[in-house]
Amino acid sequence: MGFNLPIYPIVPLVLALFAVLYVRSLSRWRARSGGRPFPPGPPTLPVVGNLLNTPGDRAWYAFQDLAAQYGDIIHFRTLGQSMIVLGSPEIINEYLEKRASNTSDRPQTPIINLLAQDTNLGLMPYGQRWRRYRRHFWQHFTSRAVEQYQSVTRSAAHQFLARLIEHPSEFNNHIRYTFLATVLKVVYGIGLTEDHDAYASTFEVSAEGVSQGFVPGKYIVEVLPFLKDVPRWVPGFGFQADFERWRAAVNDVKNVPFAHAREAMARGEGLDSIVAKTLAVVGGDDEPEDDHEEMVKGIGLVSYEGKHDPSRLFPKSGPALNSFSALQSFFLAMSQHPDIQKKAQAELDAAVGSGRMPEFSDSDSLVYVNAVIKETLRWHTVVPLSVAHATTADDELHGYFIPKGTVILPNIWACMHDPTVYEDPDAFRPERFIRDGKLDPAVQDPTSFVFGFGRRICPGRHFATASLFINVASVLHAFDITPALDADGRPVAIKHTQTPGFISFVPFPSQKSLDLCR
Ligand code: HEM
Repeated sequence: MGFNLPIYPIVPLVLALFAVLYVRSLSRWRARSGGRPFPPGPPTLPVVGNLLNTPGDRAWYAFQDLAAQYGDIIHFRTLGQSMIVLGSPEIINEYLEKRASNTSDRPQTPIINLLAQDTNLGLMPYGQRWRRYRRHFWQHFTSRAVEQYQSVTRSAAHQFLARLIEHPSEFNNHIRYTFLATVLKVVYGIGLTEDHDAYASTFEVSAEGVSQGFVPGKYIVEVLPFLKDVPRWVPGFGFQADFERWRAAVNDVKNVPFAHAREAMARGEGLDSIVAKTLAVVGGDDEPEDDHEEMVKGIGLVSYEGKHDPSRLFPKSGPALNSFSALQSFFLAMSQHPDIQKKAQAELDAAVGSGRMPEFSDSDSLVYVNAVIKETLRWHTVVPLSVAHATTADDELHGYFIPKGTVILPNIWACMHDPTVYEDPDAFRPERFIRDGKLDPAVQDPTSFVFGFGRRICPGRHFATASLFINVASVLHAFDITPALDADGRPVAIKHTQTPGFISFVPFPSQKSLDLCR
């Protein structure tokens, strides 16, 4: 027997039900937000919100333009997820530094586990576990601790020079190699002269996973996590094979150098590596036993593979690559400014002389070289939107409602290119940091921005700046950097731009673009 109920009485009932649900959710939202609006931002569409008008590639430029219209807190809401972009030093300082207790979380996605990145402290949610990992990591990278690595960093810089002499046009590869080798030595005790190619290629695959896996919207499991266990033979789930490959590489990155360090320790070698020192101290009362080894591996992983921003599209990431990008932009700036190079070299000649290479202890007398490094970090902003933070609770900022879980992006690039702070910001001009022959403390220091903010500030910053100093000073002391000449004998012109992505590089053309002379 069939039911032939007329449909028309149901329609008003359904409509009434929707109306009740709508009014209820509205009043709940009002209670939650205290009636405060979201911060201003571009217009939204029903349901999808800002899905179609959120800036994508190189978003830091568009965010700076939008700030002129909406102010220094811009709000985007996409499919129910809020994101704010902070556009000035004042608001960044207020929210990420002073109110860090609520703004130190990281956005979470199921992809983190699919890529075996759950022991990466750069991705961890704010909380006890992150605190423990960060504490162990930080004790090896304080400004004091980093002094112990000076001889390794210096030797790696000298090897870098030797490679540059041998194959000057491959400077991009040499830069990558020098940072990777330094980190492998400091973290795992793996020798600078050992063959690092196997590590480099595993690292490349794991970094590929990070770069592909976190592209927003690329994988359905990001929004429907329960699909993560569907096998790869199910139509539409072939991508699981990629995740398996990336996971395997990440696990190799965690396990292979770790095993190498362990074997060396068993022979009584490499006892001053970070892995050896951390293994010796883990195991405090608050630390779950089974997590010790994983934590040490995680500390190794983050040292050379690094962190990323799950909410953004980005290329291969990692601390070694942050430093790589900074040194790459130094080479470009020098090739474009022979006058600046000459000035820095004159300072090196006076302070160091021709009989030896620069030492860390020369730093105080190398004011101009230090200004070149500050200008390099400002001019080419390596991580233009930092790594996204997130709020852990509903909040209020300047009268606006900021819901729990809001993604926060500080526009570091905009702060470093604000013409009211740095006159002619696109010009490379180290002099802006110097007054009366000294570094001028009144000028906003890029190192207070480019390493991020608050409780999540880059714990590798002292290590990174020390490596940059010794590499920049050594290269300037040994070489003249000039643009390469094309087939017609004209200098190859390279315009300074920033590649899209989480870490932004200098897009050097594939042909030989620089020359180094001694
Ligand atoms: C020029 C070089 C570098 C730059 C520009 C840089 C920049 C950054 C930035 C912007 C952040 C995000 C901070 C935030 O969330 O507010 C960060 C986080 C981090 N960096 Fe660096 N970094 C560099 C080198 C390094 C090095 C050499 C290491 C390791 C030895 C390192 C390890 C980390 C770690 C572990 C985090 C995550 C911290 C956390 O989430 O608690 N970085 N870095």
